[in-house]
Amino acid sequence: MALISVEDALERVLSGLSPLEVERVPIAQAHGRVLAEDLAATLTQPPFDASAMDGYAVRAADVAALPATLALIGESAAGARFDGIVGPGQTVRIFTGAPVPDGADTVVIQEDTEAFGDSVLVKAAVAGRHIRPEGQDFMEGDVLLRRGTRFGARTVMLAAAMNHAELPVRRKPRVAILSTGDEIVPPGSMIGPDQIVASVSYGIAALVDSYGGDSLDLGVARDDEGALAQFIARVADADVLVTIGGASVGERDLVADALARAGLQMDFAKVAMRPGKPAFAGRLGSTRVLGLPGNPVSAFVCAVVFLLPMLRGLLGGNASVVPQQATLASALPENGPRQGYQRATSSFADDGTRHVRVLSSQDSSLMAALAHADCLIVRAPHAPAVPEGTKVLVLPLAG
Ligand SMILES: Nc1nc2c(c(=O)[nH]1)N[C@H]1C(S)=C(S)[C@@H](COP(=O)(O)OP(=O)(O)OC[C@H]3O[C@@H](n4cnc5c(N)ncnc54)[C@H](O)[C@@H]3O)O[C@H]1N2
Ligand code: MOO
Repeated sequence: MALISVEDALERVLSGLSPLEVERVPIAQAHGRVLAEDLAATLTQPPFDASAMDGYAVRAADVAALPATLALIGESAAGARFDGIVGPGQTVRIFTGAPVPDGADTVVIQEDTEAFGDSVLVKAAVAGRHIRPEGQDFMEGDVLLRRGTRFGARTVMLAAAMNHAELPVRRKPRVAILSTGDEIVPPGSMIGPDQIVASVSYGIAALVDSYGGDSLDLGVARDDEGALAQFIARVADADVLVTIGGASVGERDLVADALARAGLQMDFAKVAMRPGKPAFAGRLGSTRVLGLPGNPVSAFVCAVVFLLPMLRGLLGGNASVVPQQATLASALPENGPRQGYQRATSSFADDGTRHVRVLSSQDSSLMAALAHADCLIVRAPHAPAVPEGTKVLVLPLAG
């Protein structure tokens, strides 16, 4: 059977995919969630001209000639402003974050003053210093966060500062993960002869969760259509079902058959990519299905290439991934007929240019090498051999 190109496979995976519904979450639970609407500030920050230092609010004209002695007429603290006006020859004690009183246009830091009862001697001052003007951070109505933003620590802090107690986010895509294979046992088991520890499901679950999804590990189905059918029957409310293993051509590769019996409409089977050739995708009712090959690196690469764009699409973001440019730190041989995703490590030049060195072994079972890599060099089918220094495209690996 002719292999479909990665580009066509991705187009099929994403066709008809629409963003999930919007829900509101308390800001304390927003980390990792994806913003569903552009978000505007509901206030101006700082809301008033504020002092940046502890010291004295003065009129610049009064401290043009130094030293100067001023009359202390009150105090402005954060949360308790001075309501009067600072007149000529007067000053107000002020603290960091406090509103600058009317009449004053400069703050003198306390280290440059000496206070004697009700008078303050100013020894050094710079007109206009140490005041944070109203709105310096942002203005009411400014759209500071765009839909599709995945909340991290800094954007959560900003949204809170914009005075949002709740945020409109996309429902988390529910991703059910099914491992398959008679040899697969959970980590920490007493490993019997010929058994293999389940590892892929943990990597895929971590990838899903870190991209804003909600992973559900269904466990391991034996290589038997009845067992597979039982698991498949449990995934109706998942947005995506990811299967691992049993995707190739052997008699025990039963996953696609079991899904077909459950009603899978196949979008594609087998992709011109290396690793990842046996990958398939389809739809089971409203659940999208992505069949990953069992080889751990093949599975992970397919998840980066197909699952992450699906998650982005479901979360209302831009699904397409734009590979980045990098410079080869080692030569590459001619590529074969399938699009290559070669594990590589990066170093960065002083100007920020990424230099990538391909790892010596590219076998699709090597998890230690995958964990050591930080990017995938993307090579077009039949790309010619290229020397060190050539520009290539890479997909950075997060997580
Ligand atoms: N005659 C052919 N044989 C194979 C072909 C082919 O075209 N013709 N394709 C090869 C390619 S490419 C790949 S990739 C593998 C993928 O095969 P399967 O998807 O059927 O995967 P399995 O046979 O079930 O397992 C392969 C390998 O991965 C281990 N595995 C499986 N699940 C897990 C898991 N959850 N955690 C960790 N490791 C797992 C499994 O034990 C095997 O070692 O097929 C080639 N064969
Ligand atoms: O995906 Mo197989 O991915 O070429 O080992």
